Amino acid sequence: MGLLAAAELPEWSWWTWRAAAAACLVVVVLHVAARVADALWWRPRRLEAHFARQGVRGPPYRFLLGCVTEMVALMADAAARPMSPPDSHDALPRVLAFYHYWRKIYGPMFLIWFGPTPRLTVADPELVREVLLTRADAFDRYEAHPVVRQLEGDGLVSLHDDKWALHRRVLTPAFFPDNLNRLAPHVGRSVAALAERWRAMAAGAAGGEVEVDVAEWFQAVAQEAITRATFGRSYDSGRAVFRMQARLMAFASEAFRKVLVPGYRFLPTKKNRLSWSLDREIRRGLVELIGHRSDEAVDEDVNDDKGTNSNGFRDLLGLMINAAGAGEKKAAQPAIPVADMLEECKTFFFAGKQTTTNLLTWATVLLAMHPDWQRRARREVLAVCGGADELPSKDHLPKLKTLGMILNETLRLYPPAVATIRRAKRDVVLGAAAAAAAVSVPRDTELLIPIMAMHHDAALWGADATEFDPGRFAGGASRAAAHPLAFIPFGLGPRMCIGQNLAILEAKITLAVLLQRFELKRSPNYVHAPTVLMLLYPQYGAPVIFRPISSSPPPSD
Ligand code: HEM
Repeated sequence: MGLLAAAELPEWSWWTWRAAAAACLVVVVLHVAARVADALWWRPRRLEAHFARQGVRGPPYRFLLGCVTEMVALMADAAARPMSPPDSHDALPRVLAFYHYWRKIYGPMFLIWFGPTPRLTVADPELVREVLLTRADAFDRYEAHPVVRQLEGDGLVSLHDDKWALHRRVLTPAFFPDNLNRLAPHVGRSVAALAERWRAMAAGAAGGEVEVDVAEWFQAVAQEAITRATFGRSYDSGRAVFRMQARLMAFASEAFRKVLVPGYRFLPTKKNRLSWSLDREIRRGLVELIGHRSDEAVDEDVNDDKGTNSNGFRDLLGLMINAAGAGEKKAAQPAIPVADMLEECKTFFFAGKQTTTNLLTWATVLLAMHPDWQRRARREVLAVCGGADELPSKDHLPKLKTLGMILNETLRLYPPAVATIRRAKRDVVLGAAAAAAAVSVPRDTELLIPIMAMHHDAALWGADATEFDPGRFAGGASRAAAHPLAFIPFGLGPRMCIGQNLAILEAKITLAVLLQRFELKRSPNYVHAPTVLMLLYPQYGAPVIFRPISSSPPPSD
């Protein structure tokens, strides 16, 4: 039968073959064009209609660009305007300008378009609980842009599934409070050294006080702490590597500003070539360091199988090196390959340094803006830790309640991470428990959780939501607002910040050391202008005046 059919086939001329091939090509081209048109036009329109039927609307989708043009314009316009009034803490309209603007038109849950990708805003704490905590398995962390990944590293922040679970399990012991407490004396000494430099600068200056840009100077404090947390007793070699990493990050954040120039990061510009060579140096340095540590672990048994140093401190690198495949000893293939350890070091450097620097910066600026709270905090520090001759210790930290409240209020009004994003791995119905408010979210929709908007929401925090009042945290963070999850500066659920205990330890010690030694004053050069570039920054820096307390008695109430 098959042979007969073949014999009966007509003999095609060259022209017939050509016509058939052209027809096939046309079909393929039409198919691809239909797919592209569907992805760039029909699918967005279908999704718009899907959400509109559920009462969720938003700015209209525009071909290819979505609403990126309007968003960029709203953000640029906000960044060009001063705060009004100048010292107001009502920073949301400036920082998340597009969210503030569209929320007024469409309500707290609306749909925006990042190109053809739909992004739904979710700011209701009950729905946020579902996305980040109770149904976290249905959502994935969002894939950051490659330029951002270059900054963040391909570590814990961006890992998924089993690999993420392994890394999280291995690294978590480094952040147990008893382990972090071992860092307290190092942090205290590094801030005291900084304070000594400022005191010397003030002594040589007219008026006996000094103005410093704390946004710049605090980087050194945060870098020191994360270097110790990562490398432990290999601190000196680690410090050299992280210094190069700091330079690399300065170049990478410049590239981040040019993120809209496609392929910019591949161009062999002078700075890009320097970045590539720094990157190679960093990798070489880290590989060498890991090699030394692995050899030591085998030869001298200085680390036990829990990654503990001989001095009792569990550093991140030691934990990764010692995470030999399930229960095996040192010579076994490590469960975390060297290439992945390198990425983790990069991730921790970024996540641990910038976020904490921002917290320290905003807390110091707020203390300078609110002398009444500064005096209360100083009284507490002097009573608990003693004067400038004493360094605050781990035992003092839980007793610094007022300082804890001030840090919470800082994280509420100026959260370093202003938002987080998730992507639905499958079709999900959110809010099913309250059927009237349920929203069906199709697979691949991104969800934007505007942390800062939740923190500034008058419905959750009361009419004084944009006032600085640390007293609202007197009964604890979960009782400060109308909903226990209204305050989420470190996120929520399984992907909650692993480094939050370290950040709070650093912040409490740093502020305690400074309050023991200085009166903090608002500088006439400070322009209050919070803005976002990945994290929340003071747009024009954060100059603060430090007046040594011994040169004039501490201001009385
Ligand atoms: C004030 C300081 C900090 C703030 C406000 C902050 C904020 C956050 C937030 C909001 C998340 C969750 C993101 C999400 O769910 O999408 C997060 C995750 C993370 N943070 Fe922090 N962070 C701070 C300090 C630190 C420090 C000091 C470290 C490291 C030592 C660190 C390392 C990380 C890592 C590795 C993750 C990813 C965790 C995972 O996905 O398993 N952070 N942080």
